[in-house]
Amino acid sequence: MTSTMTSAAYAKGLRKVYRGTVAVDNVDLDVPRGAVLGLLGPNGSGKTTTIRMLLGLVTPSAGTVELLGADMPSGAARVLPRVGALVEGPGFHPFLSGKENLRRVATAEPTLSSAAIPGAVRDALDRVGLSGAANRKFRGYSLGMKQRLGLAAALLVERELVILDEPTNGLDPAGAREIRRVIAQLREAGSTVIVSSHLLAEVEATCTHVAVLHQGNVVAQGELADLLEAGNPTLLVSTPDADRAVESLRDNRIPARIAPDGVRVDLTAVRQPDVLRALVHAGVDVYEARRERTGLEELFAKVTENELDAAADEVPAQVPDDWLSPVSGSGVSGNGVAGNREES
Ligand SMILES: Nc1ncnc2c1ncn2[C@@H]1O[C@H](COP(=O)(O)OP(=O)(O)OP(=O)(O)O)[C@@H](O)[C@H]1O
Repeated sequence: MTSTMTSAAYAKGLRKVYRGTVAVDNVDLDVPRGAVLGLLGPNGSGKTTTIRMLLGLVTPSAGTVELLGADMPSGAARVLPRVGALVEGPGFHPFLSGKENLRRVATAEPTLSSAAIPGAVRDALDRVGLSGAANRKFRGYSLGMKQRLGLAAALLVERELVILDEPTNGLDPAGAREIRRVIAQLREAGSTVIVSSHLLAEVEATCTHVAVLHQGNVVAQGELADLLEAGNPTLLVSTPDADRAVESLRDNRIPARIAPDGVRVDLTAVRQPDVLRALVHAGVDVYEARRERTGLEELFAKVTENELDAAADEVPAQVPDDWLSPVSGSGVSGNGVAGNREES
């Protein structure tokens, strides 16, 4: 894999080791311009670390990153004004309102004139549904509102690339829908989006491409549609009359075969309702019909099950005290990248 002019983000052999813990290992990513890439993985799989390395907030132990064609981190000053990002721990001031916080971020945007700031702040708050709470202190915001404000900071000016780390964390279903809507708008406007999530359904609903992370490694990557359709979609029909079911389906030119747990029907060329209609029409009793998992669902279920086993032995993680505290200068930088730089 080599970087091309059509890549918005490109990483090769990315690795990060924190005091002996390998957080990310040998990650290759190639995000085409205009794509919405879902970085999918369970907690601790390395999504945040990967995103921080892409943005130059964390120095890789090995590997290279290019963002919008520029080497990172050396090209950061040049390229980051064109990149909006929401990463964990936005450095907002707790005693300032949402609007005042955004104004502070906006003054550091190199492409925003001071005359344009009030309008940009208003639009960004409106876009994330925070206009009603614009004058309330950040300290009193719910987690979801804090997330929205971070997103607003990323959207203060038009961005070629927007990188969002678990943007729906802490949001209710309506809030999550709003975020999906914002992502769809960004895509329509021609931006490239990288969004991390631990939920397959969320990635399915928003993304054109997906990279699945598991224990710091990319275990699958490609266009979402291809990965979802890897392996034939099948329907498992539970019936006491398997022989007659197969016979009647074949009479309707629907490929089916007897399996130990029922009748397995190939859905490649036929719709599920047509299968059920054929069976009912033939007088076959159907107790249950279940669509079997596609390639990506199967893979992600395995990855998630492993992680759940591992999590059972884990001590809950500590949230550092300075997570949401004011950061003068370093927290919200003048490039739409909200987050604290950290080192191992
Ligand atoms: N600053 C750090 N110091 C030490 N270990 C870290 C640090 N940051 C991350 N790790 C470890 O690296 C691994 C990957 O973490 P990372 O936060 O990148 O995963 P994630 O997929 O974003 O998970 P989550 O959804 O829980 O944030 C984890 O084992 C984590 O404990």
